[in-house]
Amino acid sequence: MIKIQSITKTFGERVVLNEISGTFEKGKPNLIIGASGTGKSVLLKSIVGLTKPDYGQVFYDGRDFYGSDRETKIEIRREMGMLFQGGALFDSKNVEQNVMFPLDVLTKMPQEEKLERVNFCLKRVGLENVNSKMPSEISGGMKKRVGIARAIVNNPNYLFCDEPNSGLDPQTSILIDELILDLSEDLDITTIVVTHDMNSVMGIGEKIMFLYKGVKLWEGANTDITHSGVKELDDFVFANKVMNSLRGK
Ligand SMILES: Nc1ncnc2c1ncn2[C@@H]1O[C@H](COP(=O)(O)OP(=O)(O)OP(=O)(O)O)[C@@H](O)[C@H]1O
Repeated sequence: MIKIQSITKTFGERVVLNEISGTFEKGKPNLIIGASGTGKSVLLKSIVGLTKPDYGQVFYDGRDFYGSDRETKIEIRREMGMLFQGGALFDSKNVEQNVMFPLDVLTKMPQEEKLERVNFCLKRVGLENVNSKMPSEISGGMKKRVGIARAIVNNPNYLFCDEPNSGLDPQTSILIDELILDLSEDLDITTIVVTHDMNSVMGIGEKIMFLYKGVKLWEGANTDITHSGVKELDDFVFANKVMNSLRGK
């Protein structure tokens, strides 16, 4: 479980995150949703330690990330897997080398064991016999799968996904969402997904935090999202035409 407390971040005069607190549970995807520019990515970066909040705390299974010494921070970092916007694969490395990269950097595992682990993860995300393909030779959905395989290769306790569906068609998006859901459950990891995709919200949003202009306005499950009573959340949810057509029913 990840717990955050009073996370606050300003850029100049602008308060981008205002006292955000909450918990992200183990064994499921926890969604952070909200309109563009509302602070989702800055919150994710604050949680993983890429952007230091002005104040506030992040607890990884009880370990205070910002309050801990260098060794503990490194230990927590080793337990993280990340899927960033756009997949961010190394263009000059093939699929196998991309997935193996965290093992090369973070472990002293023998080559044979690394290859076994890479193949296990590629199989787990539904990719086989593509080890020698270059990123330019595979589809957007496959790139995401490679990115996910790379994110789980080091057996993380925590998985972070920033807009995992960006640039994908709706059908492929659903498959990627289902993969993230399955992996979170099977591997029993705490997964945080930043998204503004209502399909993801309705598909895998068992636990959701809604941000609006840097403030947490609501949290709950997708089953309750259409009757939250929060106007800003309604505006976000029903901005989508399909969702809006359901509103009258
Ligand atoms: N390094 C930075 N310096 C100054 N302002 C920043 C910086 N990073 C983010 N911001 C501002 O913080 C606000 C929140 O940005 P953030 O990227 O978290 O939004 P978001 O909700 O993830 O949006 P999107 O869905 O478009 O990715 C934006 O107004 C952005 O311009």
